[in-house]
Amino acid sequence: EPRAPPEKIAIIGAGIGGTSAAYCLRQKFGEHVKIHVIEKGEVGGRLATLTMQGHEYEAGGSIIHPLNLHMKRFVKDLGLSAVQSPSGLVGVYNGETLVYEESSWFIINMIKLIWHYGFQSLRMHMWVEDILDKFMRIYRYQSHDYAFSSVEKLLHSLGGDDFLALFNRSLLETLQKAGFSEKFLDEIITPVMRVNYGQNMNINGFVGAVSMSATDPGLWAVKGGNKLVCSRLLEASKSNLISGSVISIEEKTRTKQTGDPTKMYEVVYQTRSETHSDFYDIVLVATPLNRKMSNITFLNFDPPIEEFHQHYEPLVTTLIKGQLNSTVFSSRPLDEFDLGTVLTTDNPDLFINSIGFVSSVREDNSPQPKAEKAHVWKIFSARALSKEQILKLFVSYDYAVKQSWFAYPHYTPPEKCPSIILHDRLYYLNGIEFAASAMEMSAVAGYNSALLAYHRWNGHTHMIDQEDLHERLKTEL
Ligand SMILES: Cc1cc2nc3c(=O)[nH]c(=O)nc-3n(C[C@H](O)[C@H](O)[C@H](O)COP(=O)(O)OP(=O)(O)OC[C@H]3O[C@@H](n4cnc5c(N)ncnc54)[C@H](O)[C@@H]3O)c2cc1C
Ligand SMILES: CC(C)=CCC/C(C)=C/CC/C(C)=C/CSC[C@H](N)C(=O)O
Repeated sequence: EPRAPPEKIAIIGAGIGGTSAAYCLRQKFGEHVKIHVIEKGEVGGRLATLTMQGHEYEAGGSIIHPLNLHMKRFVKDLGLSAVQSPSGLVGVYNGETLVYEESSWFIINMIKLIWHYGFQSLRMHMWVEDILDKFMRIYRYQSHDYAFSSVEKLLHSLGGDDFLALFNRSLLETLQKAGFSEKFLDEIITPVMRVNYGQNMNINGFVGAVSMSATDPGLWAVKGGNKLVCSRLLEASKSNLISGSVISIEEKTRTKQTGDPTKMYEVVYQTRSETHSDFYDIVLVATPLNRKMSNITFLNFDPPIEEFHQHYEPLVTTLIKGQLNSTVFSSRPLDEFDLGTVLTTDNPDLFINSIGFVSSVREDNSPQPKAEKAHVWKIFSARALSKEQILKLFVSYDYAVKQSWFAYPHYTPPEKCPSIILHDRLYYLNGIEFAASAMEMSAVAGYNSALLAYHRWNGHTHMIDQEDLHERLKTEL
């Protein structure tokens, strides 16, 4: 006799992780289960826009890799469309001068790269491609409904011990061992880690490779804003969105209509004026668990559920409409400055991680910025910029808006990813961010937790933590 589906499931957090889990849970458990998604802020979470003069710009998760297949499928299935992300010329500034500058001519670029760094750029590309190829095995596993009970087991199934080694060592150690030069690491790799993760080469090698893949061609975004994926997933999963902040979760025994005593989770949440509670068969926590970001207390669990103290990096996104003071970066005349993005090296005197020209969420790949004109620029910095700092970067500016984040984990390998199974039917998605934080990673985690919850509910142990899936699925269509 197949087990009856659960009556009610709660998902805490309506970011891409929580909403993709809702979508998958609906597909697996069918139409009768009630799915409540409890969100304390806006649907989308770290996928959010800032508005300037009536135009919206991505302020959080912005770019999507062409091989991020969950995001790609969501856009297709949910009736959304994609726009190409701006791909302007990139320069690297070390606090004194531009140590590297891209050219708009492919062949000149190649010659420049080889001149400065030999064939390291090509080797780096091959290294990232190999990791990405293995990462893509997850789509095959998930399309066959396989699930993993820990992030380490998931990584191991993708790339074996090599992937775990990558996750447990710093990017610096991995790339030094592979023979990359200090100059290449300082001038090319570190600036990419700074723009993407606000950190240096001490992050783990896996997130380093994910970050490098964000320099591939063909990056895209969702027309109208990436957060639309989350609201559409919620609609498509027929979930009930509750605006409230969850404060505690406790397991209690309840008597269901059948008369049977059943263990359920009581989820207590606060709306603007009141405290509510409701009982659920299964709970998925789809937000980083720490006091600053979610502040959820697990009451009376025996043994107690571990406290998560992992630190997330503070980061500020500032959008400025103005005329860039290109002389900060280059002595060339204003009308000859044609960079669309300036990355920075790891110099403590620099007050920005990066500055890049951006288009609104409705525009497709806008033309190259012209230094003598006002454009919208996005700046990432560890702290909010002062007026003096803004005036150093811009000849003049009309508007400035900002958003502060606890953006991504502070990566300190070797580290242990938080558990996915916190308790019998209580799951945690965001541990995957300690391998790498990106929209697609949260979508992978959302699917994995939903499949795990489904198989554990039904006792399908043969669908969990299977070894050698890559070999075994080779013969499956
Ligand atoms: C500035 C920035 C730039 C980025 N750029 C990219 C990029 O270009 N490409 C990319 O792939 N990724 C990027 N990322 C990373 C990506 O945005 C995240 O990895 C992803 O959005 C995380 O999704 P999530 O659903 O796991 O978490 P979140 O989006 O954080 O969702 C968690 C949700 O839970 C809610 N919540 C928290 N506590 C509670 C509570 N107690 N009760 C109820 N609700 C609660 C929060 O309000 C939030 O909405 C970027 C992130 C930032 C900050
Ligand atoms: C998960 C895999 C395999 C690939 C994802 C690659 C990707 C798109 C990573 C993005 C990483 C990230 C956190 C970027 C933040 S900054 C993005 C951008 N430079 C901006 O200006 O907003």
